[in-house]
Amino acid sequence: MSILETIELQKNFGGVQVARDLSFEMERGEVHCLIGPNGAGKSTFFRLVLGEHQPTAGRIFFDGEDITELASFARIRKGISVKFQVPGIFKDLSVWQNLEIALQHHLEGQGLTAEIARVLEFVDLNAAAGELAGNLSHGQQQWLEIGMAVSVKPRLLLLDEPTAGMSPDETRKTGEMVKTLNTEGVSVLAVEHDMEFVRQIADRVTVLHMGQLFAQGSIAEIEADERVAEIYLGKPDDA
Ligand SMILES: Nc1ncnc2c1ncn2[C@@H]1O[C@H](COP(=O)(O)OP(=O)(O)OP(=O)(O)O)[C@@H](O)[C@H]1O
Repeated sequence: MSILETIELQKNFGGVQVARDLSFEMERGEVHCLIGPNGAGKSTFFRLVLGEHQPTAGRIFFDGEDITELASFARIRKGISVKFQVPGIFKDLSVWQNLEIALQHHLEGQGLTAEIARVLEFVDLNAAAGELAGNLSHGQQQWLEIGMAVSVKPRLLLLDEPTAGMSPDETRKTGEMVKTLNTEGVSVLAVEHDMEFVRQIADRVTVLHMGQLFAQGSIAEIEADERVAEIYLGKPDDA
């Protein structure tokens, strides 16, 4: 059963086709990575799935349900959560308060406190609960936002370059978080440039190129694909 399926998705900005005939499917319980050169349409695809862009044509299904016409907030309520590349945290509030905001419409009282404690433990920010979020390291800020995104217990988590700017150690730790989430039943779709991270987490990989699905397969298949190497892999500018 697929958790996410798009059928012939198309998005035009003015006369420019940014997504074309994008038919994509990922299974429930999968960790799937989306790679491709700059401008391939990866962020646009995320925004289409989230309902931040309306497709020019095509359909989007979440866990078997057609969500193409649903507003963004309704998609989130159904179980899609996102962490964008630039952390959307409140830097003038504490780590605890940030999590409180993420959860305020879902829980209250002791339930809220217990859930914040659980998430803090998960993203290893227990010791920093009272710190202003703006004082955290770059990696910790990314983890806080991952914590905020998963605190609402999504069924599908979208991660847009989650390891951008992280050290190798922070990247590895982020990969472990993704794998733990996955064993807890969260399906994950991540846009990522760091192939080491893709190797660590991905069950399957999709390559986008010029708004189209260019290749799909296991990481081994993708890395062995000469067509993919030509447009993307091994080019230092895009890696
Ligand atoms: N709102 C918009 N209006 C016009 N063109 C847009 C808009 N958003 C994106 N584009 C264009 O769509 C194409 C795909 O952009 P997108 O950001 O989705 O690519 P990407 O694969 O995420 O790239 P990157 O890896 O650099 O983040 C680019 O040519 C971009 O200029």
